[in-house]
Amino acid sequence: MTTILDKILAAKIGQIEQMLLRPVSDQAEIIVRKSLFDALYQSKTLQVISEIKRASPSKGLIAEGINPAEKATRYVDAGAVCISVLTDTPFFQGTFDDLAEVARTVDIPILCKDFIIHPIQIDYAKNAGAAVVLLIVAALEQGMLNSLYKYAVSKGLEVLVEVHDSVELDRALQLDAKIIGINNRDLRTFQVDLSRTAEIAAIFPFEEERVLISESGIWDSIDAIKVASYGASAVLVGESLMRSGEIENAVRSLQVKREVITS
Ligand SMILES: O=C(O)c1ccccc1NCC(=O)[C@H](O)[C@H](O)COP(=O)(O)O
Repeated sequence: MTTILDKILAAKIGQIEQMLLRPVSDQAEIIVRKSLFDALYQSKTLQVISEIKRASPSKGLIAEGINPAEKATRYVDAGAVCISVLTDTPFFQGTFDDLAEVARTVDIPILCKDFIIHPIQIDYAKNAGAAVVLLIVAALEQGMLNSLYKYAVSKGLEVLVEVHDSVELDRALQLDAKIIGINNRDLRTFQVDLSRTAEIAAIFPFEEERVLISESGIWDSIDAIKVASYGASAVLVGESLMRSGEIENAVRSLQVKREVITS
């Protein structure tokens, strides 16, 4: 069965061919931003990574005609630790221009949330101002995952490595990934279940210097308290914040207390 992830990845091939025709400079001006890992490690509060998400394959159009810079400013005012920007156009209506606009406007780390399968995408992310890139374990075989991880680190970027089950967690740990995201959404079926975070947290090596982020399907403080109790240092939140009329309150309601888990 062809899944949505297969379709997104297939579409990337054409986009990458276009990117390779227009390589970007490595000399982009870099704004020094706080490390995402440092901001999360042993944080006593559940931190919020707020996403700019115009549309998605599971929900269609989420927010029409938004101004990414204005949204990002409101996220920062509410205390977001990082802004995630979806840069995929065909399925999410995002762009690298969205990312660049956000990066010019705020000085917290920006995560390029895309489906990265080639180093040129990392070059584009960095050139647009990203400080963090996403690598999805389910989208990459181990050799490519490893080489993209090393490439991103060599460019001075942090990497959020996304997993969905224990086998993928194992693969992320083989890279020695420090920032590991558990996607509560099954990218093959769209089903969202916060118990994904509970299951993987139960085998997560908290005693090592690593942080766990719970991604997708976070709507309110009840969800936040739940994943904080599993050991998450942060939540990555898209749709619920994009639909909220009260962004500042919505972000703040997720910044719940957490116990620092060390073993
Ligand atoms: O959101 C989707 O429908 C989706 C489908 C297939 C692949 C990825 C998808 N989303 C990307 C994300 O990981 C989310 O935007 C992010 O975790 C925030 O999720 P949410 O808070 O549920 O909007």
